[in-house]
Order: sequence, then structure tokens, then C-alpha cells
Amino acid sequence: MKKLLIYPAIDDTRLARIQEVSNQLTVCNARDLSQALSEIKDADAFFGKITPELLAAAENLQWVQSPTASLEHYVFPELVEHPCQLTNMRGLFYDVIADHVLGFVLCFARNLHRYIRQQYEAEWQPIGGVAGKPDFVTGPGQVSEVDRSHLHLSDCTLGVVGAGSIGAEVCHRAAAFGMTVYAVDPLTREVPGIVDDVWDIDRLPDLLAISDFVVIAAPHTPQTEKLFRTRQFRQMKSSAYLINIGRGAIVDLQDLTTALEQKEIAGAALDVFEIEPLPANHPLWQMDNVIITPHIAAASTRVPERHLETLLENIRCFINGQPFLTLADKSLWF
Ligand SMILES: NC(=O)c1ccc[n+]([C@@H]2O[C@H](COP(=O)([O-])OP(=O)(O)OC[C@H]3O[C@@H](n4cnc5c(N)ncnc54)[C@H](O)[C@@H]3O)[C@@H](O)[C@H]2O)c1
Ligand SMILES: O=C(O)[C@H](O)CO
Repeated sequence: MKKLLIYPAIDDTRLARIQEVSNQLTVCNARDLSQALSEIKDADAFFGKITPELLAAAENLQWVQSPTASLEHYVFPELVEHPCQLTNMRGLFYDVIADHVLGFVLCFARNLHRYIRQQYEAEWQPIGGVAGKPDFVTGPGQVSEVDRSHLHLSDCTLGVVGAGSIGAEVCHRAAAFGMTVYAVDPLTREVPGIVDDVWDIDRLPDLLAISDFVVIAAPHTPQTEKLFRTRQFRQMKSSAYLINIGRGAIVDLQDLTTALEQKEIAGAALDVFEIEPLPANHPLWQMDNVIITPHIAAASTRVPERHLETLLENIRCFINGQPFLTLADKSLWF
């Protein structure tokens, strides 16, 4: 009989669902650290927050399940060296975060974030127009400044950095809006039906140079930390927008602030930040070309059930000796 240790303890409802999975599994839901330290000795599997102390006490551990998709605060050198397999919670948020990204894209394309600010002031002012003189309607074939200030999405290119489950769904949704879509990724070579040729990450400068919207959907890894600095912003079009729903550590916050102040890029929509919460006195809060959401892009009524389903499926795989649904490479952090 295999033994699964859970620590910190989970609620009775989820525990009952786990116990239903198999009669070949003993489940221990540790109430405190001292119980976890004694129970991990003969545990085969672990779900929760593993630490160097717990890992050192384990004599038979074969599998560790992280409760999060991201692993940057989870892996440590002894875990990387340990022979156990590590699985994460990727793949749960693909649709809801892609919706969040397209919400940002639509705001920038149609200036919705700026019109909402104007609405608070009862200000009737087409963006791009002269105050008090709406010049939206011009002669046949004439394009006004107001026209130019509102993007036609099917004229736009969206570039995705990280074509995993979230990045691929962003590609699908952007293509449905008629956008041209490109992506870079170190491993994925195709987003079926949308991008035949996902470029290797060394073509990031090419992606930045052609994109009207750059979407970061990559994990925080040693390779992606501060991947976006002044140099990368300068490689982007000055009319382009940056969207980050991956991890804050991928974008240097000071360099981004400077790039926005100096109009090296047109704007940014950010769900994640190098410093969270973003300090109340940070200049980004006051910029009308910046949209800020407080790390909630994954918030959804469906995610908790998917989270549990992923855990249950990985438990089934473990018991039956099948490949895990969400195996991670411990040394790569994803
Ligand atoms: N904003 C949020 O609340 C929120 C919620 C969930 C996940 N996330 C973040 O989104 C990330 C992606 O989630 P997912 O479910 O799509 O994971 P995933 O594992 O399916 O996809 C990650 C993709 O990033 C690629 N990648 C790795 N290194 C890269 C690099 N150097 N450059 C470009 N791409 C790289 C991987 O090859 C993979 O295709 C997570 O790791 C997490 O950090 C954020
Ligand atoms: O990585 C994850 O699981 C999400 O970002 C929630 O923190």
C-alpha cells in the first residue's frame, strides 16, 4: 500500500475526494510540522509545501506534487538532486488567463481604460480628437487622428513569449479576433491550427520588433528572470503594448517604468510585478497608459475544481505507474 502525506493539512471535503481515488493508497493529512516530520519517513508521495527539513527526513519519497503552477519559490537544491519526481499545477488557467489578456488587448485597442477614466469626469472627448471638436466623421476615404488612435485588431500582430497552456490559448483567442500571431518558446514548436512555427527563444528580438502586443506567459526561471530590460523595450515598436500575466520577476520594474516615461513603448498591462503588492507611491499607478490588476488573472470559479482534478489524476497515475499529467523538470523550474 502506497502512502501519501499531505502537509499543510487540507479540508475534509478534498480529503474525502482523494480517499475515493484508490483503496491502494493510505493518506495522512498532517496537522502540524512534528506529525509531518514523523509521517514523511515512510511516505511514497507528498502533496503540499516540501522543505529541506521534510525532504531530509524522507526515506522512500518518489513523488512530490506542488500546489502551484510556478515553481520558483518551491524548488531548492536538495529537491533538484533528489531522485523523486516533481509535478506542478500548470494547465488549469489557460482559458481564464487568456480571457484576461484579451481584455487588456481590447482595452488598449479601443482605449477603454482611458474612456473609463474620462467617464468619471463626465468628459466627452474622442481619444485623438481636438477638445470640444469631435472629428470622428471625416470625408470618404479620409482617416482622422481619432481613427488612428483606435486600433483595428485584424491589422495587429500579437507576439507570445511562452507557448504553454496559457500562451497557446492566448494565440487561439487572438487569432479569433483576426490578429496575426507569433510565439517564442524554448521547447514548444507548434500551436496546432494557429502557429505552425513557434520560434526558438533566441528569436525574441524578431518577435519584439514585429509585435503590436507582446504577451509574457512564461514561468519565472533562471533563464526568464529579468528577460525584459531596457534593451528589450527598445527592440519593441514605440507603438506597442506589453502585457505580463506570467511572473513579475521576468520584467525589470524600474526599466519598464523608465521605458513608459520615455515613451519607448505605448503602454503596459500588468497582473504580476517584481514587487507585490505594487507600492502605493509607485509611478505606474498614475500612468494613463498602464492597466494594473492585483495578481488575479487566474481567479475563476472553475479553477479550484481543476486544481483538485489535477491532483487526483496525478495520484491515479502514481498508483498505476503511468506518466504524470504535469511532470516538471526540477532543474528548469517548469
Ligand atoms: N497571473 C497569474 O495569476 C498566473 C496564474 C497561473 C500561472 N501563471 C504563470 O504562468 C506561467 C505559465 O503557465 P502555464 O499553465 O501556461 O504553464 P506551461 O508550463 O503550460 O507553459 C509554460 C511555457 O513557458 C515556456 N518557457 C519556459 N522557459 C521559457 C523561456 N525562457 N522563454 C519563453 N518561454 C519559456 C515553456 O516551454 C512552456 O511552453 C506559470 O509558470 C506561472 O508563472 C500566472
Ligand atoms: O503559479 C500559480 O499557481 C498561480 O500564479 C497562483 O499563484
